[in-house]
Amino acid sequence: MASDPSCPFTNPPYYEFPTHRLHSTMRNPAKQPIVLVACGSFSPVTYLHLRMFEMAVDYVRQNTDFEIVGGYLSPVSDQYKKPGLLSAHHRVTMCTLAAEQTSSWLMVDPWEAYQSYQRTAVVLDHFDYEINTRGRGVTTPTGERKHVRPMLLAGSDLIATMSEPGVWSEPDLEHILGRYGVLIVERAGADMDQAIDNLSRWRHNIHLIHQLIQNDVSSTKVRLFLKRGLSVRYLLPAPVVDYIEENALYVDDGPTASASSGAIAAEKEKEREREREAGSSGRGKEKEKAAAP
Ligand SMILES: Nc1ncnc2c1ncn2[C@@H]1O[C@H](COP(=O)(O)OP(=O)(O)OP(=O)(O)O)[C@@H](O)[C@H]1O
Ligand SMILES: NC(=O)c1ccc[n+]([C@@H]2O[C@H](COP(=O)(O)O)[C@@H](O)[C@H]2O)c1
Repeated sequence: MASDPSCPFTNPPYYEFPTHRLHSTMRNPAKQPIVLVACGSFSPVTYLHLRMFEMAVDYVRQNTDFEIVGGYLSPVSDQYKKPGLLSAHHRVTMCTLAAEQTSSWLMVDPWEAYQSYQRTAVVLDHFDYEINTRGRGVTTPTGERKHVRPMLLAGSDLIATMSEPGVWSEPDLEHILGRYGVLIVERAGADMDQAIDNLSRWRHNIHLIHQLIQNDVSSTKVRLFLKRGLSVRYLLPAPVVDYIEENALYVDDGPTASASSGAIAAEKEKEREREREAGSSGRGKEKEKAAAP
């Protein structure tokens, strides 16, 4: 892992925060600048993942005083270990093909993908740091600097897990929903109102986006199609389909599991890693003590 003493986060080796499509100047200085961050497996990325951003653009324009200055897909670490999760390298490549070749504004941040599992609260802090602390926010047409708010963009199934015991800690929910906020896209099978029932304390920071055209494409279904040798063309961007075919991906996929099981397993794995590290540094100290005169 790269270690920059001024950076409070651990960065993967050779990591650079992508800013090539991030607006540095706002169009309307009266608005509040935000950046959309979609965290997920993206195994593989589908048109629905990309549609979420476009739905958010329409929602923001019609219902809020926000101005979107950037949009990021943030694929989760391999340590998330959700069944069907292809290696970070393939997932980041597919997201990059989708973002660069089908959109004019989306970017892929490989920060969490290429390291140990990072909780979503930490991911949003990382965006806050890169854009506002290192990047010093955005400027208005009159040269004033403004702080950009990273906001989570997620489907209602992910938000529903926020009411499942043990998946999200209370301080993390306070951090994500109280400090940053979330835009929730309706997802078939996950009732939005029910999903946010237990989150009413942060209602002012929760924005619900209804799907006017129902579309329930999911990565799970795409993987299932691929495993059965069925076509997935027009469910995913063409360059992603080509990449999957060229690399014979998802021909042998494992069973499915929920988002919650992945997060809990990843946290446990990290805990074990910390214990191992603490154990070995403790043993190191004992050795040092023993070697001391
Ligand atoms: N059809 C959809 N409608 C609304 N939101 C979606 C849809 N598909 C994915 N999302 C959202 O996109 C984000 C990332 O999704 P993720 O990569 O987990 O895709 P997925 O299709 O749910 O994956 P899997 O099928 O592997 O569980 C999550 O917030 C998820 O809720
Ligand atoms: N406690 C947490 O921070 C927490 C819990 C559950 C899921 N998540 C995130 O939500 C996303 C879930 O993705 P999937 O829907 O693909 O499982 C991942 O990015 C994961 O890191 C975070």
